[in-house]
Amino acid sequence: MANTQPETDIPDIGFDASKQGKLPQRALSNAPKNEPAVRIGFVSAAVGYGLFAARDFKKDEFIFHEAPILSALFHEADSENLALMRGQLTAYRNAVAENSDELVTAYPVLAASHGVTPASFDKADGVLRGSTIGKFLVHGRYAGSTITKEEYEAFRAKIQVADSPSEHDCRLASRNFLRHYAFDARKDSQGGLPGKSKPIATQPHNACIYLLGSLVNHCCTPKISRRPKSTEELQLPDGPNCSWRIGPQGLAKFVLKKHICVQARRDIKEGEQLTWDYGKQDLGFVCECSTCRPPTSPHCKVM
Ligand SMILES: C[S@@+](CC[C@H](N)C(=O)[O-])C[C@H]1O[C@@H](n2cnc3c(N)ncnc32)[C@H](O)[C@@H]1O
Repeated sequence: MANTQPETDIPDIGFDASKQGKLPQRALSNAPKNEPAVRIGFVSAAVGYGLFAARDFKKDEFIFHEAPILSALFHEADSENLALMRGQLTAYRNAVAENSDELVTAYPVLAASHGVTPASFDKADGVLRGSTIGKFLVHGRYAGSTITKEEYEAFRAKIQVADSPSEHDCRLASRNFLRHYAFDARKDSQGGLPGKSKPIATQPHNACIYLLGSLVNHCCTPKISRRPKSTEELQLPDGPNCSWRIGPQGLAKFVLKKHICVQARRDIKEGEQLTWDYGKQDLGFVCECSTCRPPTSPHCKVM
């Protein structure tokens, strides 16, 4: 990747995450238990996949800790920087070369924009129920998928596969993917907490994609009026149930650099969808989160 900063501090694509977890014993002293943590499920044809709790979590409990599957330089405001876009496409292609089944199955819309037809249900189901989707987890185990054949086929039927996309189309697709799925891996990067959205980047920064972490959907933080005008305003919806941070800043000493650590903001029940607040006013999609439903909800930030 000619245009990216030296990446000596992140794992090579295809590295063995289980070996990354072999930290000095003292560093692991506060690590979460290596128990089932998440499942992939289907939310709706509009929202796509989501990540769901595979067991109950207590408020503040660590849910999972995952290494990035790819990292590339990204700049929100610089949408036509050819060098950046080439690096982003190279990073994506490198990740696909090592993790094709997992990436194509977890991100079929992205694969389709690169001209790859989504897998049949049988193939996708084998990947989604297997353990390799969880191969970048350092703590917390992947516990399989709840996606049914009907859900998958309905989703797959809506996906438009690009017909012989040009290099330019592929670069745009990779940039778009980073824009909507990547996390800013700068120092002190964190999100999903009210009032803790990311500062605007003035320079390109490392954007990381996580095989599972990037599947977490957005939920708006309910707006709290100082003086509730109605009883409806007093009955706030639950809002996002998770927060994330990129290591090694904050949270815990065992979180490695550029690894994402996900924590429960409140008690979470098994089967509940994991969500956080993307922290953007302009989400780039019509929000279907539980805070925004019904559509006339006074709590929705994008109304
Ligand atoms: C980080 S991805 C989350 C995983 C995604 N659902 C998938 O299947 O690939 C972000 C994308 O998911 C969808 N999404 C996430 N939260 C949503 C929400 N609250 N309402 C509607 N769509 C949402 C949007 O298409 C968004 O661009």
